[in-house]
Amino acid sequence: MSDILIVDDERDIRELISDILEDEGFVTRRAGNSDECMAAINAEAPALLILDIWLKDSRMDGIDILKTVKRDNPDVPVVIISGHGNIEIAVAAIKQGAYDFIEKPFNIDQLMVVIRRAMEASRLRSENSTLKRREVSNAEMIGQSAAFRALQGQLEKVTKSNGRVMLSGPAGSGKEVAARYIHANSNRAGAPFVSVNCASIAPERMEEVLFGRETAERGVEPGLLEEAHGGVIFFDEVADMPQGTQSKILRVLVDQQFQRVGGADKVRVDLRVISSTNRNLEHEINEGRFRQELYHRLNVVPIEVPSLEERREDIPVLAEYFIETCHATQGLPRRELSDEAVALMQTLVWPGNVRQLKNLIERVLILGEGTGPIEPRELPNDEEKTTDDGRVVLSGALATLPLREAREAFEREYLLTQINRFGGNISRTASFVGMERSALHRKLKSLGVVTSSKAGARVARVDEPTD
Ligand SMILES: Nc1ncnc2c1ncn2[C@@H]1O[C@H](COP(=O)(O)OP(=O)(O)OP(=O)(O)O)[C@@H](O)[C@H]1O
Repeated sequence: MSDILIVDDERDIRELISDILEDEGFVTRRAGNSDECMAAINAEAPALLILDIWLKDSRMDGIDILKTVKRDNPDVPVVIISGHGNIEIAVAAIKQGAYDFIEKPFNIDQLMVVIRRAMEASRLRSENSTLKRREVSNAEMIGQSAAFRALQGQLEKVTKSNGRVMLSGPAGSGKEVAARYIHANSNRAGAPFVSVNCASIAPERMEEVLFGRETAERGVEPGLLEEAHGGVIFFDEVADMPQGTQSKILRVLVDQQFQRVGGADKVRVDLRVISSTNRNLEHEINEGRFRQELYHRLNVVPIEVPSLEERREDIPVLAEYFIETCHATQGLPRRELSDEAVALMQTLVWPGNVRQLKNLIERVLILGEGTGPIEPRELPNDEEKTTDDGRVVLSGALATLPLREAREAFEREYLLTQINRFGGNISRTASFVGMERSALHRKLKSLGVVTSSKAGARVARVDEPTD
């Protein structure tokens, strides 16, 4: 497994990427639809998968393929190609374990940077995989912000009861961690915690997986409900449970018993049920996709898990915690965080929440520069500059300056960009930025911005102080 599989329904793009990569010395394979892609992976897992999210004339789209790959070949890194500005796709892809994504249209340099990193991470990952296998999901829940403490308070209240809990919150915010925390602090702590990812189990296999089966050849094969006996069953992404299974689970909750697929006997289990969702279940009910009765049964105690942006204060402690765990489980360097790096992380947008922060720290430690403190240049400060509601995100450099200096630094960069955008034409720049020409000149002078001719074009630059 040393080649790169490129999956795109547009032949030109497939060939372009493949040509670039082959020029760089990589071996590639190509697939134009999901069937070709799955056949190629089943023949031999590639070292890296480059996957277009929209695949015409395919039975599975990119996200479905990603889920399957992450289930069956979790060590294969997947780089997603998405349409321009599609933040939802990025969220879904990160959530499903994609290594990174590139937006169309992309340039060769961007593509190569992402691919080199992914290949390097993949190599280190497989070297570390023996160590990683020993990593157990734990119930350690880190944080100290007010939002976090409020969550912890709510979780504490339900630990000693048997009440069904519904954890809602965005992808990667820590719903499973919260469920494990409840379990670890409850009187079922010694019994199993069984997690069912309702989104990644194929609908046609869901019942067998949950209820088990009985066949003449193989006898009784218990399902996850039986495995969780005495402990907790955690329905992760419960909104993705197929409708047929929803009805059967409802029956189990009402009757407290079920039958294995192909079996005649009734099986009784003692379970606490915790569920999670990142979708609005009431909306799913109104759309006819989720059964109301099941919702009422599962949603006895609703608890909301805040997004990472609602608890930005926790970013430093979480980042430090992930540095520690990466060190302990993978032997990665135990680096400190510079104040500027912390400030930058606190200003970034985190659509993938704590999971995204964890992945970022891991990536920085794998690819990082030496053993000194982590600096802002190692962090993705060019990505995601605006939030969903259109607010502009500050760069770390600005966030660490006093207001006066930050304003000057901003004005200088802003005006430089505008002047160069208008080919050095001050009148057009002035009219765009909404200033008088003479006022703009004065402003530029005070900021030390000068314009000059370079290779026949007018460009703006910051004048070097001459002292
Ligand atoms: N408070 C926390 N302290 C430490 N680690 C955390 C915390 N919250 C989340 N994590 C880590 O972030 C990652 C994502 O968390 P988790 O799987 O619990 O999120 P989730 O909300 O269940 O995500 P999804 O909706 O995608 O299933 C995990 O690796 C988890 O260990």
